[in-house]
Amino acid sequence: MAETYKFLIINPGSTSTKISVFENDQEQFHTTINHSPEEIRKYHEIYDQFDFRLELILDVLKENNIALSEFSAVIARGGNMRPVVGGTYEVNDEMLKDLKIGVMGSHASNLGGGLAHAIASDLNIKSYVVDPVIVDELEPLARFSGTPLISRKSKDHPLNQRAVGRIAAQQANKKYEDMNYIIAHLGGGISIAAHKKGKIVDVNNSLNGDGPFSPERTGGLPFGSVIDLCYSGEYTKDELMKKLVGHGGLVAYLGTNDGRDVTRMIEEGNKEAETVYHAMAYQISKEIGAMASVLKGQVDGILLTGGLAYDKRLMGWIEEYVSFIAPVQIFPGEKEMEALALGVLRVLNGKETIQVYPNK
Ligand SMILES: Nc1ncnc2c1ncn2[C@@H]1O[C@H](COP(=O)(O)OP(=O)(O)OP(=O)(O)O)[C@@H](O)[C@H]1O
Ligand SMILES: CCCC(=O)O
Repeated sequence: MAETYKFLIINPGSTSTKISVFENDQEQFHTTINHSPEEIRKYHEIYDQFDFRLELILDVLKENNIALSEFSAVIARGGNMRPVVGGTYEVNDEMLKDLKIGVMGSHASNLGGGLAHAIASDLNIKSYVVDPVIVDELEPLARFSGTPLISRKSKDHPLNQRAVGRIAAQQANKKYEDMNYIIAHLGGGISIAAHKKGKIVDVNNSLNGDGPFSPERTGGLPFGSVIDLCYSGEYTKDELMKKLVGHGGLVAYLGTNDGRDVTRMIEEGNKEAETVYHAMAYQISKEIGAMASVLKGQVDGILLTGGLAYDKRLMGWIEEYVSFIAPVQIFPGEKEMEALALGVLRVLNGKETIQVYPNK
């Protein structure tokens, strides 16, 4: 009989900490703790939030009578460590060091590996991350930016994108590794990737100014105007960064990062809200079109996922623009907690090889 594993799963986001308990692939407990901007603003660096988040996780387990001793492993969303191929990684010292300094930038997910390791090492069990945000499987041509000073980087939502790719393939009685998909994660940040036979061969960098605008970010901008803003003397580097990532996109145009607010505005007759939302659908569709070229038109499906995929109006606009390319399927929300459990389960059941985060 197959062994039963119990996993503690931690997903630190910029505005929340999600916690789940899984027995094999079955979720037994889930909670999302939301963090207000005031609460988060107290901490200057991401890692300054470490003790605060650790305490919250331990308190939640205690309040719900979940004994730490029951766990077989602790699993977390992986952050901005050095670029790696996709898969399941055991947390090691080198990874911890890189996540702590944020070698590839700052993001709440950088806390995941450290939190999982802190809890697991006290229990003498292993800790893992799966498909971290920094998974880099770009093909050589996708790395060109147009200047040797800048190489295009892969920072996106591989965990949820792959989870959805696997579900779509399973529904078609196929293997994800045999399919060509364009997968769009439509959340606070938006990433749109070409998945070619199981590899993410091209994707917009959703964190640092590439691709469509999103609820909180500007996406790609004309560089001449950006340089003018940088030298205008009106903004510090931090202020400008916040304007582009965090306070860009829907926040800048409409004052909200919530798709549900935008829908309300449109239903109340706000024409500007409708135009801005449509413009976001237009930019998302253009990026999907670009990824269809990357796959040379050999596209088995276009998969739309993330929180915004709940929005029927937005999905309708995108479908109008892109359904000529391939069938569109919608997977609202995210499957990240399940994807973390399944990633480790595949390794423990011998279906996939564990990846090792290398020393520098
Ligand atoms: N029912 C809905 N209708 C419209 N928009 C929605 C709905 N539910 C969630 N959203 C929107 O989805 C977005 C958040 O999506 P999601 O939860 O996938 O992102 P996140 O986890 O906050 O960020 P990221 O995915 O970039 O890490 C927000 O703009 C939110 O308002
Ligand atoms: C770091 C990439 C994920 C995001 O866009 O938030």
